[in-house]
Amino acid sequence: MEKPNSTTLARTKSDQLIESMAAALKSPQSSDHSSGMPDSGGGGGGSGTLSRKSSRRMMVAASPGRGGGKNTHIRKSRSAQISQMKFELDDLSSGAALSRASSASLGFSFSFTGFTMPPDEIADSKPFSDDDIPGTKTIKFQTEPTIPIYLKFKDVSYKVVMKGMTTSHEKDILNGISGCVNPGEVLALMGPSGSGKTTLLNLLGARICHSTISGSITYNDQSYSKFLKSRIGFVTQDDVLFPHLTVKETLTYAARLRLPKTYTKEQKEKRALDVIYELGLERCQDTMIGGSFVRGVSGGERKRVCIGNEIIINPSLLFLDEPTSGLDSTTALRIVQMLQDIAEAGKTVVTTIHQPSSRLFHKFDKLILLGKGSLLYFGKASEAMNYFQSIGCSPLISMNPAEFLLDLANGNINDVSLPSELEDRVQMGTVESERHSGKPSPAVVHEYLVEAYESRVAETEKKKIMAPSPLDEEVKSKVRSSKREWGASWYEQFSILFWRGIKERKHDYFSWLRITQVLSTAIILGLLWWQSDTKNIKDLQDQAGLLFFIAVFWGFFPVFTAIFTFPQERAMLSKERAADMYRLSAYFLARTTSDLPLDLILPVLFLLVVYFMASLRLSATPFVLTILTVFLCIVAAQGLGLAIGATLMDLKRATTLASRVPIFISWIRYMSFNYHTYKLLLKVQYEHLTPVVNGIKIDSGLTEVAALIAMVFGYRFLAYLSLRRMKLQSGA
Ligand SMILES: Nc1ncnc2c1ncn2[C@@H]1O[C@H](COP(=O)(O)OP(=O)(O)OP(=O)(O)O)[C@@H](O)[C@H]1O
Repeated sequence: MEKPNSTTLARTKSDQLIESMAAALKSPQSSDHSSGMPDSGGGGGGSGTLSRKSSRRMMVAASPGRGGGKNTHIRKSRSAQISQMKFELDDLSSGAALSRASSASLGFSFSFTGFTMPPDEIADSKPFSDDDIPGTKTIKFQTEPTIPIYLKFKDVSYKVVMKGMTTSHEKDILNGISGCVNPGEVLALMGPSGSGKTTLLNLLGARICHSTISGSITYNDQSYSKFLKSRIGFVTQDDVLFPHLTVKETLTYAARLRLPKTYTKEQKEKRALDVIYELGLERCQDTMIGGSFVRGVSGGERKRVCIGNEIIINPSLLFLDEPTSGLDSTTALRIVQMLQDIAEAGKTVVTTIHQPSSRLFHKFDKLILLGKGSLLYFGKASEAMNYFQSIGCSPLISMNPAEFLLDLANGNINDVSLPSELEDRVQMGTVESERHSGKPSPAVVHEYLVEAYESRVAETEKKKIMAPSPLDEEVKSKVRSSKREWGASWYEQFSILFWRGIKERKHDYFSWLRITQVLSTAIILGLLWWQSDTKNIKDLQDQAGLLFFIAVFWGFFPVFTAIFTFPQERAMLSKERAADMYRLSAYFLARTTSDLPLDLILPVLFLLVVYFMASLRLSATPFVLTILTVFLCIVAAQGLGLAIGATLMDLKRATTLASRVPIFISWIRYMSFNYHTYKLLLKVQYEHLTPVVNGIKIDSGLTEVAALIAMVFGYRFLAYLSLRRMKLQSGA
């Protein structure tokens, strides 16, 4: 890239980290590496004067008032480098980095102390409260050394196949995007809506694995491995949270599942409290998250919970998709400030951002500007304006830089000077221009910007990206490892997911709608068969009709609910599995068993009403056997619903199919649980009266029980296989 005055450029934070480490430790290996760092792409080589942030940090470290006098306080840059060189995975819990850093703007002072604030103190301190005035509060972040990650991507392209009714064609989403971001830096992805920011973020975070992706994406010069799953935090654009859990429950479950096994349960819970404090969520910690049907925390608080869910693991690499959208400018500023702090603790941060204010814009270290899936700029955010000026595009009026860049990326050149090259082409009539204004059309402007970047900057940047990361082989080989590290044992995962499931869904099960539906059906049946008897064959046949209805009702009802189980949790499952929070088998078993206790309460209520109103066989054994038969039917029916849901994994298709399930099941009646349940109910009620009812022979019942048990496990196994298939398809 052409950079005016390149020798005096402020260096990137990662360079400062490396150099300060080299100075602190006087490590020849470290200084060798730092000198090999690329400039804007891979970091700034050369020995320019210390940047504002770096010098300020040194002042902070030296200031006794800010802890500089304590031996235990190590500067963050030093801790980041120590972790880089001597990273020990098992030390995560013990190596609290004590460091201090000062923010570059707003006069914020941030303290990285690694200690945990007692819960009673938490209530009194509100560092992130919506009522706070920026610049007046101290935010504390708990941070330990993590493996530093240099993220590089070169010529990344991505296409999707668009299938029409008869034909299909390929659509280019991203075209040859290159860039890099180092530990200690925040990279912002900017561009108009639909320019490919989210797609690029998903590719970088390995959330999309597809054969139509080309180019290379490396982490410490290594390709993606399973090891990274638990080192990456990914905040999605849509808030994927359970609506009925409180803020505290959400973060506690995340901590218990995601933090390494070296943490005790109490330490994990404490960590959740720390994050609540750090994000200023203490006032709403006992409020439900909420969703479409339940009122919960505010949008900004929800976003902070999503961020908390990810920073709780102290990730090396943090991706965020529009973390500030929908938030007021002060809250947005605080969130970006927080990202800067996270980066300053040696983490690598990549975020998409829609239209940042100029205050926000200046907080980013690097910037990628996308337009229609192509790269219009990659480099230091502070140099973006200079670059566009150098290619002849500068604002004619004073403007927020982000607004100017987005206008350009959209091809809107009102209030922007026209490059002479483009003006000549318009005058010569070689390019399309807008009839009324005589200015080049947006498509022409876009083409010009892409060409300018390609011809003037791209190659130089790519060379810088290709330079090896300044890390020793030991650290690099960690990333190569395909060993997964679970935060909890299989049993713990199962137990946490089981209780989380119960907490989340108890509201659904005890909804008045469901209870009324079941009880009103029971009462109507009870009235229709009021005190029925079995004195003659006609009465017996009539009562058998009630048993048939019970078998069908409890055969269909659970299918309808179970069919939505997995499609409803698809987003959560993908997100949590991509972060290696738990094994699929633990989730599957917890999810399918946590519904059971609640599922079995309603049929007991139902049978209590119907059984005695209709006066079925009145003694303890038949009553208990009837309940057990209905239970078996329900569990088998749920299995079918789960299998269908897991196969579709799509709410819309599941809804369509749910409306057709009754027809489908009635076709295979003789193979289905309804028929077997009916036969078992006949056996329980009439075995002592007659060997044949309504043409059905009442035999031992063992075949029916065996068939139902086979269905319970068979359908569930099918559901599990379908979920695994989904996991493979998404690449999670
Ligand atoms: N799987 C897909 N199938 C079809 N089109 C897709 C697919 N994924 C992305 N696209 C298209 O690619 C383009 C870029 O999408 P992307 O979501 O990355 O944009 P964005 O810059 O993040 O937009 P926004 O700021 O509105 O979120 C859009 O036009 C989108 O419709």
